[in-house]
This record gives sequence, structure tokens and C-alpha cells, in this order.
Amino acid sequence: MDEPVLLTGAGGRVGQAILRGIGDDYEWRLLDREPLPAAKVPDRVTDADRYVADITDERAVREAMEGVGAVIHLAGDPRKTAPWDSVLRNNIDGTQVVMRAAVDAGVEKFAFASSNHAVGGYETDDRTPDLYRTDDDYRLDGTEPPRPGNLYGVSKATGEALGRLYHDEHGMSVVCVRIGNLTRDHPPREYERGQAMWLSHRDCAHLFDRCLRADYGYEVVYGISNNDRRYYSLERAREALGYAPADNSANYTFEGEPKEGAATEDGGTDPAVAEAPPAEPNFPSDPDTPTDGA
Ligand SMILES: NC(=O)C1=CN([C@@H]2O[C@H](COP(=O)(O)OP(=O)(O)OC[C@H]3O[C@@H](n4cnc5c(N)ncnc54)[C@H](O)[C@@H]3O)[C@@H](O)[C@H]2O)C=CC1
Ligand SMILES: O=C1O[C@H](COP(=O)(O)O)[C@@H](O)[C@H](O)[C@H]1O
Repeated sequence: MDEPVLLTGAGGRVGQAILRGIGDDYEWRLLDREPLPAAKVPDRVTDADRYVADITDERAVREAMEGVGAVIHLAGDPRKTAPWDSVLRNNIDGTQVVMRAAVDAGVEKFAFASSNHAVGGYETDDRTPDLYRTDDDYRLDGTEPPRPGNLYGVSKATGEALGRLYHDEHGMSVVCVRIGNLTRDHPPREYERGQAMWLSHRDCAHLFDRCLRADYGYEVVYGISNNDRRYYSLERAREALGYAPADNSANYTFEGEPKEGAATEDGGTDPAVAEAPPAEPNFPSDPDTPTDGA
């Protein structure tokens, strides 16, 4: 990708995992409604390539989009308990503004941060908790229709549908990544669901790197590590994107300690942002979501 890559929500947890991993590999435009401290910005990114703007501000988004070749769109309300007014504004309206601006600017590739919560409704009482365990062979593979379990999931399913529209009508390549549960250095502790859908930081950076490099039309893939406990198939991400995850929550104890001799995540690699403090969420936290190590 020779043209700049626009990263929305750059200051958040996913944005920082991406920048720690591949921050030196692209010419970035970073957009977030919160100003980013220097520690969160790779060295090569100039002030002119940092946009403090809300994604519902169409004029600002169009300005940031000029000359961009690809977009990774992360900005939004990530809470599974988010109320309708917030997901409507930040996740649905905001995503429409960013996708429409991308199409109008002739952007080639668009990666959208969807979520496991777009399909949370498949986790029925009769399937759980067996679903989260290694010996259960139930799999979602991205061909199933969305089945959200909350309004946040509805907003992510809507983003996927917007991507379908802009691919079908305008030919933009769109990949919707149903991200699992991103945590740094270890899988979510003592949380079976989280360990089934863990996405390590290095796998996250690698996956979005593949979204920028691979050729595809419209795809829905799961964004998780190669977890033995998984109930999401990795086949589409492997085939369509060339995703080759390095991590597996089975290499850690249930409490999140690395098992002796197992290959475990080695943390960030970009010295420019390696010391960045963890992202401070600017929406109140979900009440039952573990925040350690995110
Ligand atoms: N962290 C995770 O495990 C998962 C994250 N996701 C999705 O990935 C994306 C990023 O999530 P996180 O990094 O965890 O969230 P985060 O809350 O850490 O980061 C989101 C960033 O977006 C910015 N932002 C929010 N609303 C905005 C708006 N209207 N205009 C401009 N900037 C705005 C915030 O300032 C923040 O820096 C979200 O869309 C979320 O739904 C999906 C599944 C799992
Ligand atoms: O979409 C998201 O999903 C992850 C995992 O969900 P959880 O219900 O198992 O906590 C969540 O941590 C993240 O905040 C959210 O954006």
C-alpha cells in the first residue's frame, strides 16, 4: 500500500495494538476524537497526519480521507452495554460517514472493526458453556447471518451491512473483522468465553496488516488467535487474507500465566510506542468486562 492508511480510533486498545505491531510499515493518518499523546504515535507520523475529529463530522472525515488508499475503521463505542443513542451516533452514523467518504475518495480497501457481539445470539443456553471448550466442535464461520445479543451487536451487524452495500454498489473492497477479545500479554483471566475468542496483540497487528495487503471483495472474518477453545472458524481469514496467527490461549493457564515451554506472546515491537500507557476508555466501562491487560 503506497498511499496513506487512515486509522480511526487510533488511540484505543485495538488501534494501539496495530500501531505497536505495524506502526513503521505504513504512512498513517491517525484520527481520534481525543488528542493522542506523543507516546501513542509512531515517530514517522507528523502533526499534519493527526486528526482530532469526531467520525460523525463529515467535513473533517472527508478532509482526513483525501488521498488515502486504505482505511482501518475502529472508532466507535465498544461497550456491549452501550445504549441506543450512543451506538446509533458513534457506530452506525459514524461508520456510514466514514464508509461513504471512503467510497467518494476512491479508497481501495476498507477494514471494519466488527465484533463477536454481532453473532452473540448463537451462544444459546443449550450450547454454553460447552461451546467455549476444546472438545466442542461447533463453529461459526462468517457465512451465518448476524444474530446480535445486544444493541451494540446490532450496530456492528449494521456496519457489516453498510460494507456490503458499499462493496456491491461501488466496488470498494471491504473486510469486516469480527474481533473477539483483545488483551495484551495473556488471554483474559479465568474467563472461558474470553479465552475461546482471545486475540493477542501481535495477532491483531498481523491480521490488520493482512487486511491492508490481501486482495478480496467483500469478506466477513473472525479476528481471534489460534485458540484450541475457539468456536469461530479461522478458515476464511486464512484463505481470503493469508492470516497466520501465532498465539493460542491454550499456551496459558486458566489464570493467564504462560505454560512452561509454550510459545507465548512477546509483547510490542515498535519502540516508538512500546511504552505507551494502556488506552483509557472514554466511554464508561462495561460493568462485567475485565479490563486488565487490554
Ligand atoms: N477491544 C476488543 O476486544 C474489541 C473491539 N472491537 C471493536 O474495535 C473497535 C476499537 O475498540 P477498542 O480499541 O477496544 O475501543 P477503545 O474505546 O479503546 O477505542 C476506541 C477509540 O475510538 C475513539 N472514538 C470513539 N468514538 C469516536 C467518535 N465518534 N469519533 C472519533 N473517535 C471516536 C475513542 O476516543 C477511542 O480512542 C471498536 O469499534 C470496537 O467495537 C470489537 C470487538 C472486540
Ligand atoms: O466487542 C467487544 O467484545 C469484547 C469481548 O466481549 P465480552 O462480552 O466477552 O467482554 C469486549 O471485551 C470488547 O470491549 C467489546 O468491544
